[in-house]
Amino acid sequence: MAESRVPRGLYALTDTDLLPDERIVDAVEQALAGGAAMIQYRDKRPDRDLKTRIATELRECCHRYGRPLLINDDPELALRMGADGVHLGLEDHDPHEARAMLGEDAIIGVTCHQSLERARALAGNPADYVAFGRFFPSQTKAGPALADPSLLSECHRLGIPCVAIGGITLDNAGPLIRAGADLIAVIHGLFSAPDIEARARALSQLFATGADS
Ligand SMILES: Cc1ncc(COP(=O)(O)OP(=O)(O)O)c(N)n1
Ligand SMILES: Cc1nc(C(=O)O)sc1CCOP(=O)(O)O
Ligand SMILES: [Mg+2]
Repeated sequence: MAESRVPRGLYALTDTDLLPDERIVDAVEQALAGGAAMIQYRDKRPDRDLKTRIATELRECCHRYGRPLLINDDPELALRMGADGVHLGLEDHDPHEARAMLGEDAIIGVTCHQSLERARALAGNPADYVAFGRFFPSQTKAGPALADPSLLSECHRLGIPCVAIGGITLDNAGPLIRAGADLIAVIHGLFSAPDIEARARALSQLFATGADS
């Protein structure tokens, strides 16, 4: 596989219920200190100015650690505050349009749920990574867990980084990494921890140890 601008490891997604505005930057900094490879700012609220301010602070924090910050759903916000990319689901902006807006250097990730066909159609152009899920019931986003780890091994043949998401914890992440996940995207299993830095370190370590433990 050609060198990717998408790192391997823990992909930490923020959440407005778990992380109030006054805590979010500190919590993300703890995740980065523990080794998080990439951060996604996920905020469904409509307040544009507030989100621009928070996203700008997160970008500065991520860049101090040399890690990319992606914005969920909103390429305009990503463009406005100079994020490293966006994550787009099926109901979001067209990823080809996002590529045209953000340029070749941006990281564009797409949700594929259980669809290898969608992953094949978008891999490489315009998507830099494809995300499958949910693998387990999620406390953050309700819905059936329909994704099977075999998707991750199949995805490897596409030559593009693949992300696993949905209900991932320290206890259940190992088989997903062994099946081929390049990143595990985690909200509750990370940001509900009493010590976020230690949890990020333990989740990141799974990639180094081959997820045997
Ligand atoms: C890495 C990653 N994978 C999947 C999603 C989900 O995107 P989407 O289906 O658009 O749902 P929302 O997150 O917008 O509620 C994601 N955000 N990140
Ligand atoms: C944002 C999101 N997307 C999903 C999908 O299946 O596409 S699952 C999910 C929530 C992930 O949070 P947690 O780690 O707390 O389960
Ligand atoms: Mg979305």
